[in-house]
Amino acid sequence: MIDIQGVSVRYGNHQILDDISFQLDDDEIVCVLGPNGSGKTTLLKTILNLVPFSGEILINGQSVKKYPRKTLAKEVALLSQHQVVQRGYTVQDIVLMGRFRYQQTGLFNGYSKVDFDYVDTLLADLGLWELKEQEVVKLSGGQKQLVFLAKIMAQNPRLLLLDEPSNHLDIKYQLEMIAFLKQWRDQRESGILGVFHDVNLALHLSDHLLMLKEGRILAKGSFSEIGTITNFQTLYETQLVEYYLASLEKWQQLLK
Ligand SMILES: Nc1ncnc2c1ncn2[C@@H]1O[C@H](COP(=O)(O)OP(=O)(O)OP(=O)(O)O)[C@@H](O)[C@H]1O
Repeated sequence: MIDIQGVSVRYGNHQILDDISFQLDDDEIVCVLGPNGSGKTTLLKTILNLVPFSGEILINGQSVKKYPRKTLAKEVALLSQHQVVQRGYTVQDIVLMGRFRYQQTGLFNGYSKVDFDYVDTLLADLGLWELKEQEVVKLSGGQKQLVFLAKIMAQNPRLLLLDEPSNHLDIKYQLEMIAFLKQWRDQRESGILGVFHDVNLALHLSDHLLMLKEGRILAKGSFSEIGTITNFQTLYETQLVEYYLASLEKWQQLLK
């Protein structure tokens, strides 16, 4: 369980997160919605202790600031928006890197059969099997996105932090990814905190939504609790939201 208590982040004089508090259960999926620059990415980075913050973040009762890096990587993994990969690495190479946290301390002696089997299963489940030996720099944006998702899943963390994971994915892959993430949660009871600009996908995936505006929580709850026109209009500062929500309802009916 993640317990975020009064977390604030500043960059210079700029307040990016302001007194954020919420909890995320081990098997809960929360999707964060908010306009550009509202602090969504910063929130994910802060949970991994990559950004200086005030307040407290407890992971299974222990402060994130006290976790050794390697132990933290078994608890929480982040899929960033921007991934850089050098030439020469195959899909299998990149996903195997997610298993690094499971190697014995000291000199790295290579991956075990357990690691290779773990990666093979992930590649098959994510539809990447055919690409296993391909060089990652030569893949499409969507294929790369799935490879990096597989890499963080190879860490076998108890919480996935996903920063706009549906970027670059076509509709088929988006729906398959959502189904895969739900299956992942159901089988492993791992929580997911995902940032989405696509409200429709966020609704489809999440148990709860967290609306973030100017670094503060505007609302948190299920769509039926907080998905009001007023909240969406306040969040995105547009009157057109009424039409958008009407089209969302049609999508939700189709996806049922
Ligand atoms: N390293 C940094 N130094 C200074 N300011 C930063 C830094 N990183 C982010 N910011 C600022 O913090 C604010 C929040 O950024 P953040 O990336 O968290 O927003 P976001 O909600 O994820 O945005 P988007 O939807 O556009 O990805 C922005 O004003 C951004 O300019």
